[in-house]
Amino acid sequence: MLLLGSCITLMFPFLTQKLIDEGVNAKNLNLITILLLAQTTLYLGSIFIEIIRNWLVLYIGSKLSISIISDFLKKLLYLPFVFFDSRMIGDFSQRIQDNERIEQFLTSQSLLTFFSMFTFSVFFGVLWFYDFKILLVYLALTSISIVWSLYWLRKKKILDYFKFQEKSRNQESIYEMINGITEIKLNQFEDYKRQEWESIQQKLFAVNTRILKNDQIQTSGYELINQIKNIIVTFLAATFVVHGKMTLGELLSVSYIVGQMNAPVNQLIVFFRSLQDATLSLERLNEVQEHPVEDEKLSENKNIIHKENSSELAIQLSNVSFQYEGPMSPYVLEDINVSIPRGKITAIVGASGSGKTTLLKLLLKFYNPTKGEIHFEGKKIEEIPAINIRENCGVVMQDGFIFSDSIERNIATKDLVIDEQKLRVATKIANLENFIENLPLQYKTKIGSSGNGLSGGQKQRILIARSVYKNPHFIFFDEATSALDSENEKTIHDNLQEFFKGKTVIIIAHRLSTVKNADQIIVLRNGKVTEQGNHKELVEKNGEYFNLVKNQLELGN
Ligand SMILES: Nc1ncnc2c1ncn2[C@@H]1O[C@H](COP(=O)(O)OP(=O)(O)OP(=O)(O)O)[C@@H](O)[C@H]1O
Repeated sequence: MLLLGSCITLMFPFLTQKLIDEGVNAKNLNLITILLLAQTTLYLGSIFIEIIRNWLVLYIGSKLSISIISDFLKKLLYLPFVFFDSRMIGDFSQRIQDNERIEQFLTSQSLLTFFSMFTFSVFFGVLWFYDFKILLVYLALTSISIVWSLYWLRKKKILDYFKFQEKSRNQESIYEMINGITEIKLNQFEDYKRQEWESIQQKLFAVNTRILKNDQIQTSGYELINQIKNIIVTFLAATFVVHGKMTLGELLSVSYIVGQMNAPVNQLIVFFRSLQDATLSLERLNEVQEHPVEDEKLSENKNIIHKENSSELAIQLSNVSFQYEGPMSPYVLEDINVSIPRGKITAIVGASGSGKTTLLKLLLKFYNPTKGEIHFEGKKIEEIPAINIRENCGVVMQDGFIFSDSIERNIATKDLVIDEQKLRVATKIANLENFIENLPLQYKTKIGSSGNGLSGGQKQRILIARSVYKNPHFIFFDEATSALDSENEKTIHDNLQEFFKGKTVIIIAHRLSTVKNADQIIVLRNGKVTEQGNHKELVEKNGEYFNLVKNQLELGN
């Protein structure tokens, strides 16, 4: 197809030459008609080939682009939490858009350049056939124009980096405005946030101005050299005609060829620009691609729970300390020694910021302890792949996420075929039955992203139903019922007691009703365990727990 296309293009200059030299000069109207008809046919042929070529580019391009972005997402979704902690949403979406530059380069640009280079070499041969001197002049000036363009392209590199930063900030700013709309409106933050966005736009404009200046110098210089080249080539060819070394038809043909050869050279410059953009984007993407995925060296072990010979202890933390941001940051947890008994309920209490959620995150392998060891079912946590821990845990986090999907999909998540029986049990335990029955499409009702359109309590109940549906051995609840009214909380609490039987449960809660029946209560203060025991023992101790209960947990309830 490619060859055919180029052969057709190749025939045009010969036809033009014949038309002038043997048709017009020899006053042969028949030949002129035949030649023009031939030209029309060739023209139609080349249109057809162009259509096929575009389809081909689209097809290969789409295939490649899906594969690149899918690979990127696959990698991204397997990266550890630490990677996400330090990055803004805007940065991620900008990186994904970056992906498009690579895709564009690999598909349209490289394919188009390949086609263009083929056309170029064909015309190169044809021009050689006509006149070697003209070819040499053409090549010399073309090389100068390419070197000129490359010089300015290199200067654009650093500007591209600045542009990426500002574009990320721009995305982040928009994302924050939409996500934080409630707080913005409630606290009259509108003008400040808009002005902040405008100031980002000003910086973006400044970078764009510098890029435009750079581009204009490059293109103007390139065009100038190009025009000089055209003039010199025409002058040379005209001189040859005057001296009788070339016919008028050949002159027209040479002009046509030179015109046709300019397009591939332009394409080559676009190719270099696109190559540079793609390389820069690739460097940014490599930060994602080269980051080690979670537990790269561990082989999966689905059965971390050995029911037959399992010991009494499900989880053991020995001298565990943790810092979020390296050696200079404060210890969020310090020297924690805690045993979590199998099949029992452990409650963690403590003031806000005392490290309760962090402790749970360490157990879920979001982070590795800075010091000390955690044993899961007698095995060091470092030796168990995070995925195997998490698939054995039903977790409700404080900031649990509701997906923009149906209620049943939000509860059953990864199960492709939803188990109706399990779904009903989960919604019953989470006291969601009445709510779902009153919805127009019941389980199939769509809920908005992040649970828009749901009350805080409804969101929490869906999150609870999600972990009940999963029915794992470990249950970790972080303030899972904090938004529920007392009636709902009591019903769910009672339902859960049955569900908790035989499971190892860790509950973080502020409400006494949730905590007091736990088999073991751990009191945290400033990242340290200050007390440990059951409700009765700790109240009798009259210490930290007693005070917490008195001040926060509604003693005597
Ligand atoms: N990603 C993070 N990076 C740095 N510091 C963090 C991070 N997450 C939490 N912290 C800090 O760790 C400390 C403990 O936080 P954590 O969320 O574990 O407390 P908590 O006891 O669960 O509090 P609450 O009851 O308010 O949820 C806090 O001082 C908090 O600022």
